[in-house]
Amino acid sequence: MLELCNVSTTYPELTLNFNVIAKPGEITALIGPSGAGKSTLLALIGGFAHIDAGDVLFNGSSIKHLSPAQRPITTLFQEHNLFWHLSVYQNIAIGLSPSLKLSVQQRDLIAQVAQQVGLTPLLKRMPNTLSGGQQQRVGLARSLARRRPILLLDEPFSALDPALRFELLTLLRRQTDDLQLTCLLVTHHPEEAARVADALVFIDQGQVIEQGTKELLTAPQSDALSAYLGQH
Ligand SMILES: Nc1ncnc2c1ncn2[C@@H]1O[C@H](COP(=O)(O)OP(=O)(O)OP(=O)(O)O)[C@@H](O)[C@H]1O
Repeated sequence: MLELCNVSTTYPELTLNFNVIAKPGEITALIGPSGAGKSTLLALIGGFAHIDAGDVLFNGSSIKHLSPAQRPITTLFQEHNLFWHLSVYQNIAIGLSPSLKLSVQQRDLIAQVAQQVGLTPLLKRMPNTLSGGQQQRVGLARSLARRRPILLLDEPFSALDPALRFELLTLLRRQTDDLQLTCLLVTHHPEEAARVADALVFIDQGQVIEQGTKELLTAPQSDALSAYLGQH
């Protein structure tokens, strides 16, 4: 279980403070208006933003003094996930071994993950010959192959058309179940949360306003969430 206990940081325009729990085997969707602090929340967990106070616990142990690479975490962004001079296979492999020297087990793992995300026929291709959806598949494959228990996703599929978006989210859903991943998914699409998430965190102005099951989407408790969802 991942716990943010009173994690706070202060920027000139906003003070952010978070208490959040995310469970293994669950996708926790983070929603909220632009500038609310969703990406910063992921950065605080991943070690890319400074924590002024509070703690981040994974299975009861603090991870806040670990470097990003030491944390049990992998992050997938909307862009900048791929190395353009490396093949699809190498782009997945680099998540396991920066030198691209792989053990037999690692090669087997890459073949398995490539199969699961539908990349087997494309492993020799270069990223600039792939569609946007295929490129995001490669980013997802690399994240999954790292076998880190926490997966942070910052709107990774937002630029894709709806059918492809939901195909990749369904893939994510299956992997979350199979590998018991703890997933945090930032999304601007409440319908994505409704389809694939288990839990929901609504953030506004640097604070968690509501946290619970995705049923909050149909029964918001606060005026702020109702207004965000356009239900006023
Ligand atoms: N490194 C930084 N230095 C100063 N201010 C920052 C920094 N990072 C984020 N902020 C500020 O913190 C606030 C929250 O930003 P953040 O990107 O986390 O919001 P968000 O909810 O992810 O927004 P969006 O949905 O538009 O991506 C914004 O006011 C932003 O300007």
